[in-house]
Amino acid sequence: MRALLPHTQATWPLHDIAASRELEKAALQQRPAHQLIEQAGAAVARLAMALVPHGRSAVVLAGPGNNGGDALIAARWLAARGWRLQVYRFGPEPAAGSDAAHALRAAVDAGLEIRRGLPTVDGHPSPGSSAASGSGLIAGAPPAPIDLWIDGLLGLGAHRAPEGDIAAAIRLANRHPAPTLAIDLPSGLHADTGQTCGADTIRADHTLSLLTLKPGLVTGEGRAYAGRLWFDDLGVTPSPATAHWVGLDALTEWHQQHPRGATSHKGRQGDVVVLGGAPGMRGAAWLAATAALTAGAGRVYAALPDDDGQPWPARPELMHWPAQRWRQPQAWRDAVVVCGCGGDTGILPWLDAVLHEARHLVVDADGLNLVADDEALRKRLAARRSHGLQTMLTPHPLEAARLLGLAGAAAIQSDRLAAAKALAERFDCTVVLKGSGTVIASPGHLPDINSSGSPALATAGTGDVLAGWAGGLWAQAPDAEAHTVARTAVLWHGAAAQDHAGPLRAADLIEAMGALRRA
Ligand SMILES: NC(=O)C1=CN([C@@H]2O[C@H](COP(=O)(O)OP(=O)(O)OC[C@H]3O[C@@H](n4cnc5c(N)ncnc54)[C@H](OP(=O)(O)O)[C@@H]3O)[C@@H](O)[C@H]2O)[C@@H](O)CC1
Ligand SMILES: [K+]
Repeated sequence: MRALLPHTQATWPLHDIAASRELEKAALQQRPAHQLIEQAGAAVARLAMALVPHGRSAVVLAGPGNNGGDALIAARWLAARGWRLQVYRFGPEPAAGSDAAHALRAAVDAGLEIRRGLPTVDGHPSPGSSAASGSGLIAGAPPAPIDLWIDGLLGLGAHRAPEGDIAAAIRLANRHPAPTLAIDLPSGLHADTGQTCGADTIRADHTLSLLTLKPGLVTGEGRAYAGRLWFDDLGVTPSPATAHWVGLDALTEWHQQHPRGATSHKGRQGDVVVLGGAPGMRGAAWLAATAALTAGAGRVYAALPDDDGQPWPARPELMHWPAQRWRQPQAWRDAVVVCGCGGDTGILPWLDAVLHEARHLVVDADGLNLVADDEALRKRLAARRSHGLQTMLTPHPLEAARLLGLAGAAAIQSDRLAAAKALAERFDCTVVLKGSGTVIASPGHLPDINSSGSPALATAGTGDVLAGWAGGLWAQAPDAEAHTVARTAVLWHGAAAQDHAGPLRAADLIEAMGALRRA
């Protein structure tokens, strides 16, 4: 069993529902009946004991499927170690011969009292309870305080809004101050999308993902509901992943593969041109350009619409880019162009040329919106790869929706992995779909979900920093795949913010990212 959050050093394979079901099926065929679910329940009990070492009392919520089966087996183990348990079961009787039926039978045989209805909380019948107040494991014993809730209501099979007693039990656990350990998934969270199935979802303090790590735990709303993440593969060799959860090892790999040579000079570190920063939005271009510089690019230019030639505040290293230079593609087609970044419509005159010529192009913010609004530009973008040109798009969900012609961000958030893959296919390029659990998707690649980052990044300008940083890395490694550059930049960006308390100003983020390299 491994603790994965808040920091994961390693990159982990992720398996969606279909792949998890396949793996479970194969593992079940290779093992004696009910062995796998026994292992799963024992793993839950072990974690429960580790989490509350002095705990002696838990409420166990067991749903109708095998997630409930895991919970009943865990309850058996805990009872055998002297825990006082209130065990509640929800839903119909399990099918004869199923793992869930085995777990129920074994729990009853072990003398556990399995109750229906809603739990008694610290001796008081819960509001709306449809059952008489419970006494716990031992009939007649006084109600004990609760040290832990074990959530085995719904797991991989959750596909519709919890209702009735299941929904009420979720609300009860969420309201209660004792911590909750969710089995496999917080009940009500969708394993593939990380979206809630309805209004009631367990807000877990800990989640123990079993057999496979599910993408829904690490993107969308997953991080908000899963709490600290744990993983136990139950000794089963994983099948090929459907995505990866990228850990800090990918950053180490980048540093090893791209050392700054002892004899390096600025001419070898590549050029970046930031096209953006319309009047009133100069700061966005300043942030992107400063990020590219701090990432290590040799020369960084800012191509500002209506450039007034004023020097940059506190950043004399940045150079101005005369507009007429766009007319000479030979002067810039080998640079990385980072396009968007507060450019408003001022970048429009050059956008077509940039899409047509730039060998390495990062498109962010206003660049994305301008492309979304113009069919000719969309076609130009989609054709780039066939001309040997590489592109990285860095949309937030609303920009992604505009690019896909969808009504709003919710249409993207409902399945972030699918949306990122669709965008990557549509425009034949690498897509960085920002948000909690940023998704990196490229044609011919398994998608990656970033593991680093924190709410500290939810401030103005951090997107400009990401685009600029990606450009800066790419300038130094022009042969690297866009996907690898994107994954590295996103990981770096998040890692620098990881332990920051409170909001992180974008300019400070650049400094933190620079410091991370030196660390
Ligand atoms: N077998 C093994 O060895 C291993 C099993 N493992 C464990 O099994 C879990 C998957 O088990 P599972 O497939 O039985 O799915 P699970 O989520 O328990 O429940 C499905 C049931 O819930 C019902 N249901 C769905 N939504 C509902 C709602 N909103 N409100 C009410 N009911 C709802 C649904 O009914 P339906 O909607 O289809 O009518 C169906 O009856 C997995 O997460 C892991 O914990 C692992 O430990 C590895 C080893
Ligand atoms: K659960």
